[in-house]
Amino acid sequence: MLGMLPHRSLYHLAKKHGPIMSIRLGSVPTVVVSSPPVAEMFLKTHDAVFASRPKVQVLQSIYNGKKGIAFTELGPYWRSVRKFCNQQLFNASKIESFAPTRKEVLAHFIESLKEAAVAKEVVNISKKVGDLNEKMTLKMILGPVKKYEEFNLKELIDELTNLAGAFNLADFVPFLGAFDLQGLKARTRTLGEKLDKVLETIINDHQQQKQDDFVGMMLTELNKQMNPDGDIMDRNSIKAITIDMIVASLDTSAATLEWALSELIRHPSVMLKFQQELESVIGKRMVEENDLPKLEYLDMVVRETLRLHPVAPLLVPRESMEDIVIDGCYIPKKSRVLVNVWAIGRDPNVWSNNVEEFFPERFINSNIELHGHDFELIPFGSGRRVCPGKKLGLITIKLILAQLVHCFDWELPSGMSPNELDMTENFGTSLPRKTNLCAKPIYRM
Ligand code: HEM
Repeated sequence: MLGMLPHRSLYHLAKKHGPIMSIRLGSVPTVVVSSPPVAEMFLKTHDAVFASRPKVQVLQSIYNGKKGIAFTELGPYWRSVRKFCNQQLFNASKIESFAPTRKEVLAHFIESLKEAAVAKEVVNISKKVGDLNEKMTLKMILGPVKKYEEFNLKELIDELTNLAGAFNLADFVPFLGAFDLQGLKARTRTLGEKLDKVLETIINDHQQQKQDDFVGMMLTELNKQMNPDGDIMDRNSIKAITIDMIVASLDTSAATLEWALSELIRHPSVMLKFQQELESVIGKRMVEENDLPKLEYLDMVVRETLRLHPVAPLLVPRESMEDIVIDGCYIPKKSRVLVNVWAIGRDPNVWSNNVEEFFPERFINSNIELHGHDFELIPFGSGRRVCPGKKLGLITIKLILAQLVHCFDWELPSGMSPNELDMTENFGTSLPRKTNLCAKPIYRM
């Protein structure tokens, strides 16, 4: 009913029915939120009521009773895991400690693009940037990634995101679960076994040789009690948190990067202005992470990209924990809540009439930031469940984007003009481009 691009269908419905809509998906009452003030009511004023997550059948059987962070219901276990992740994994010094790794991986990447430039090759940017982001992120989560190549971890994660992104009838009409009409159960079982095997290997390796990546940090807490409720950080928790981190980090940053570069290629004057900023702030050397705070136009380009192309267009679904009335609308306990940030980014009351235009200058003298406090722009969500990887994600995106634009001009293949570039979206667990972005790099340093 909602089609292949539900965020767009819901956006059109909200224009007709308003910023709080109540719909029924199967037997699940669902509320769709589509304006900044209403989002603030759900994610700030009544955040405690809406900060849980619904159960997703596929993930439940993959995790087999294990609990991670992203899809876990609100409660003492989630609170303890979230606190641990914020303090130990996402703190500024931990993120900073992986800067040399990011620099090294990026330098190799730029060298490979230089070779492509010499050979005048067209490069599949979507794929290349996805691989680069994967290398950077997995090194931080798992350590020596090469060692795990034989397990095809990326393929397994892709299968997981396909399964989790599929519209599973059993999530909306629970009694149909027993019939497995879509054949998801069998695929889920096989995938669960494969993932378990690779995670066992990773944990065993880390137990034999201490490492300071995410898995290593979690293992320092192995079998310790996390809270007075008796929750333990056991082997299964470590596996589930590791999977959540990988799923949450890979496609999100990669999709943001391909959209940003697509928009820059489609808007040569923005590209030029960005390159001029890089030349005047950095000059003829590589971009370093400590340059990023000085690059104001880059910051506007990233905010504008995430306004038009939020990679989680309906956030991650929330579930209400009690009956509540908001703005005259009765919302029963266990309703599903979808916040349409894609629609919010196109609200003409906030963004004026040129909402569809890629125009980073709209952020000059604007105090609308990405922190999750300005409800006009919440691609990382807000409140208790706000994305804990926001800082890491933004560093990765800005560093890669700045380097790609500083070192190269980009030409579309076969004489295609910028306005012919296909910008169709592909809705799943994230919102990447439907077709890969391909272009020819021309070295300019
Ligand atoms: C462009 C990059 C990213 C975007 C746009 C993004 C967006 C989001 C969004 C919208 C949510 C749900 C927020 C809500 O319900 O209010 C979320 C949750 C989450 N993100 Fe991100 N994310 C990004 C990168 C990352 C990275 C790099 C990591 C980790 C390495 C990460 C880890 C997580 C986790 C663990 C959660 C679940 C939090 C919870 O439920 O408590 N994300 N993210």
